[in-house]
Amino acid sequence: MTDELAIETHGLTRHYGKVEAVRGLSLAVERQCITGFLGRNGAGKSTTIKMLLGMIRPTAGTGRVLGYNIADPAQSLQIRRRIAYVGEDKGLYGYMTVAELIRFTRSFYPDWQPHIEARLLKAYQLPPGRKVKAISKGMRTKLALLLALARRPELIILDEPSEGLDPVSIEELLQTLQEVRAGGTSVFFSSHQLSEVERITDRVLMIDHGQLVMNTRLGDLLDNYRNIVMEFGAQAPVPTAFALAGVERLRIKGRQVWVLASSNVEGIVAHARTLDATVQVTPVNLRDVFLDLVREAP
Ligand SMILES: Nc1ncnc2c1ncn2[C@@H]1O[C@H](COP(=O)(O)OP(=O)(O)OP(=O)(O)O)[C@@H](O)[C@H]1O
Repeated sequence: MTDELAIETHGLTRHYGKVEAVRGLSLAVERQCITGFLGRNGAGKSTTIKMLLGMIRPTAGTGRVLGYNIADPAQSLQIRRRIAYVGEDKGLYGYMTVAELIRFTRSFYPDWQPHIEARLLKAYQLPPGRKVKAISKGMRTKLALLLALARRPELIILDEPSEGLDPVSIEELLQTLQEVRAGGTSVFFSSHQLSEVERITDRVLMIDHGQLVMNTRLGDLLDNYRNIVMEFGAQAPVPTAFALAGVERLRIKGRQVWVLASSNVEGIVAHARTLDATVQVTPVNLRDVFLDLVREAP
């Protein structure tokens, strides 16, 4: 393993009784990139994040965050010191005012970024004098994001950061994530908002039923993934006829065959033509690929 990577896991697994929440997940998340972590409800995203943070122990497998071993309590403490995390439970001191909590948090971090604090305080319209316990849920999320982003951590992990935010605040968040990435922070965030992910991520990881189903640079996905629809004169050939490199998903219905290809598009098309099919190739977006990879076959 190497600490060149922000996050690295090998065979990471977590069971809750009989539920296999995460199954043999091997990830490599580069530094100074924005990585989107996608999957359906219950796919295992939060469980993975909690294991990375040392909040729960893996049933099997290993992992490192910024080079620190997630299973070692002392190293896990270092992880929590060096990264920022915003999850479902914001863990904010309710009895402090917004301004007090910002001052308090700032005192722990020498690399605090006053310009990010000032910008987000204004953009998020946080009321400095109000007690944290008296601000709305969306505002608590914004405050937690401000505290995380202004610290300028080496890595920031966000579990559905835009959930509950209004559209203006989401814009601010996306802009700030790009800004902190430019400043050298690695960003790893789970989201259901594919349009947001498509706008800012460098790399996309997708999991389904606890297993990795895609790990690619977004640019490569848009450049290389294609839908290939083949139409045959009679009943389409059997699935084994399409066991070719680059075929990620295959569906056959009557005379039609539909393929999601990650590479080797020319080879797949040439093969289809040798079988006398008419072929149509179309580009895909992140939404198409997500639906194709995680939706149960009809
Ligand atoms: N504490 C727990 N006890 C038992 N089962 C759990 C627990 N936490 C999660 N699970 C189960 O593990 C699986 C993965 O859940 P997880 O919360 O990691 O998914 P997720 O991808 O974050 O989902 P969502 O998008 O809905 O937040 C689900 O089947 C869930 O019901």
